[in-house]
Amino acid sequence: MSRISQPWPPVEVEPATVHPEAPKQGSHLGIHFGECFGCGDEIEAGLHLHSTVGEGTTVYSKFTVTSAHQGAPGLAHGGLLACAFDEALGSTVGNLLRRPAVTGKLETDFLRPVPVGSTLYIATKLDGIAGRKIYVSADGRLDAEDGPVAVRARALFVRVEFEHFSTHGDPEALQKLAAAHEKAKRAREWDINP
Ligand SMILES: CCCCC/C=C\C/C=C\C/C=C\C/C=C\CCCC(=O)SCCNC(=O)CCNC(=O)[C@H](O)C(C)(C)COP(=O)(O)OP(=O)(O)OC[C@H]1O[C@@H](n2cnc3c(N)ncnc32)[C@H](O)[C@@H]1OP(=O)(O)O
Repeated sequence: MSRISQPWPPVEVEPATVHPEAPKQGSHLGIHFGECFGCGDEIEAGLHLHSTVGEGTTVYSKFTVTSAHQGAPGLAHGGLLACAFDEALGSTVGNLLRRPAVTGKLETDFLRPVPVGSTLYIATKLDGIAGRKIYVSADGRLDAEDGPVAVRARALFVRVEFEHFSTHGDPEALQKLAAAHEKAKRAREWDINP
């Protein structure tokens, strides 16, 4: 059985266009929410994934597997690896397109075991857009940007309105988050234009 069973993207797409206000190539992408398991700094056992904008529609992320991420002794849990890709792919979509979107479908191929202590280098790119559907994929390489590919992922994100989060999530936490982002934005503008 072939590992890749479907053509990708599975439908006709338009090329993804990076939002004019998206962070530029070389920018480090901040934490979008301190309690996010993928990137947050308030979750000790979290993945603490860090991302940087690459060329075109590419984002580079990395995270180091700790003993909190084990499935088999000494090896990363596959679900945790899928989480890392959800984060890397979602961060690419959110930051480059600057429109809210959620994961509709996430597919992973686990090609090599990922030991505790190793660092996964994830290169993500936007593959195209069809209406509200955003197709995005990534390769995760072991211990170096040009290391062997250990995990591959492909995902469909679906664009949503902000109400998706206030209706289904925690509106109070959302307001706090929006206020913190606004404060950080004002501080950045002050730095740039004193
Ligand atoms: C100033 C602006 C700033 C904007 C933001 C800027 C910056 C943000 C920055 C950074 C963000 C950073 C990081 C994000 C990091 C991590 C991300 C983690 C993401 C997640 O972890 S998020 C949690 C898991 N996620 C969910 O919790 C979703 C639950 N789910 C739903 O909420 C609904 O299910 C929904 C909304 C997906 C769709 O529902 P819906 O009713 O709105 O739309 P509908 O069903 O019509 O789907 C529309 C079209 O997508 C197709 N479609 C849908 N699902 C499909 C599937 N599975 N397979 C194949 N096709 C599918 C349909 O077939 C149709 O296609 P078509 O249009 O061709 O008919």
